[in-house]
Amino acid sequence: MSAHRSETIEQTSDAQDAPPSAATKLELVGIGKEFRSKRASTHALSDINLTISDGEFVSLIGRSGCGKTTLLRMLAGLLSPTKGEILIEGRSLWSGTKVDSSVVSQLGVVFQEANLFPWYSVADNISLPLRLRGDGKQERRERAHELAELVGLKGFENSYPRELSGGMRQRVAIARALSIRPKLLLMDEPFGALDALTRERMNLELQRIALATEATVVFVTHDITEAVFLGDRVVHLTPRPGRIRQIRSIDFDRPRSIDVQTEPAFGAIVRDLRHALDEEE
Ligand SMILES: Nc1ncnc2c1ncn2[C@@H]1O[C@H](COP(=O)(O)OP(=O)(O)OP(=O)(O)O)[C@@H](O)[C@H]1O
Repeated sequence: MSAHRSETIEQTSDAQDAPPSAATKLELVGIGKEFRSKRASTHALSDINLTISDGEFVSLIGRSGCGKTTLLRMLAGLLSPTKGEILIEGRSLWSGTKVDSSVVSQLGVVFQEANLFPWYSVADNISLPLRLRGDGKQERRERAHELAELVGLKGFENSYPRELSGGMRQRVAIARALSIRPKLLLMDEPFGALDALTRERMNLELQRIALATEATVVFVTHDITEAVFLGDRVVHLTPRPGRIRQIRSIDFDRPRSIDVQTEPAFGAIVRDLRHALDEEE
């Protein structure tokens, strides 16, 4: 396991992130978001420009309130941007406040809470998106079993959510998000509610799954170590309004073992990012 290079790109409004080397999966062009109500207006995000390549894993970090969840919700088709454009494989996700549902149906989303249906088995929870789009029973069964194996839940297909640990429930949520073979996997603090050891194991699992499926992932976290461990790049957002402050390339070989976290180069990146976040106090 070795670190070769770690490069920081300081972001200004006209110096954007590096052009992608592989096919572009996702493009955010001049994204801004304002929440307006009768009493107040919050400028949540401003001038977000980011290009993500096919198969890339991008971690989003930043202080509470810097707009991470808002950005993810816009990518997931749940919230429209006030300004700018989101392109997924060149197709515009939003036109005004109208979302292209054919693009949304190809996204996988995982939140902090697994949000499983307690009366459905693991297999039925995993294959629910397939059922909703009308896939046949046999096809759903096969895919659920294949995914249960992928996320390390082989043998638990007939269990119910109440019989699972928090980490296992999150694996079901990840498997469910992967069931449709999404073009893009969006994850908002998926391991935030787990204890430190389970979280570490889930980081390894997620890396394995992302490599196996060649998924493109946008991953929101408060945890800098997790962001650096998982990310090909770490995007640091700064608040009021949320802007990209820096984009850091993380070039440790994959698959990464937890031991990479003890390497001086890894520690140096985490420290730099922590200092940058502390400066915002
Ligand atoms: N529905 C909403 N209406 C009004 N303001 C909102 C709404 N959602 C978010 N905001 C505001 O937008 C800003 C960004 O919020 P957001 O939840 O995206 O931040 P975050 O970085 O995800 O925070 P955290 O790390 O605490 O989850 C905050 O100032 C928040 O108060």
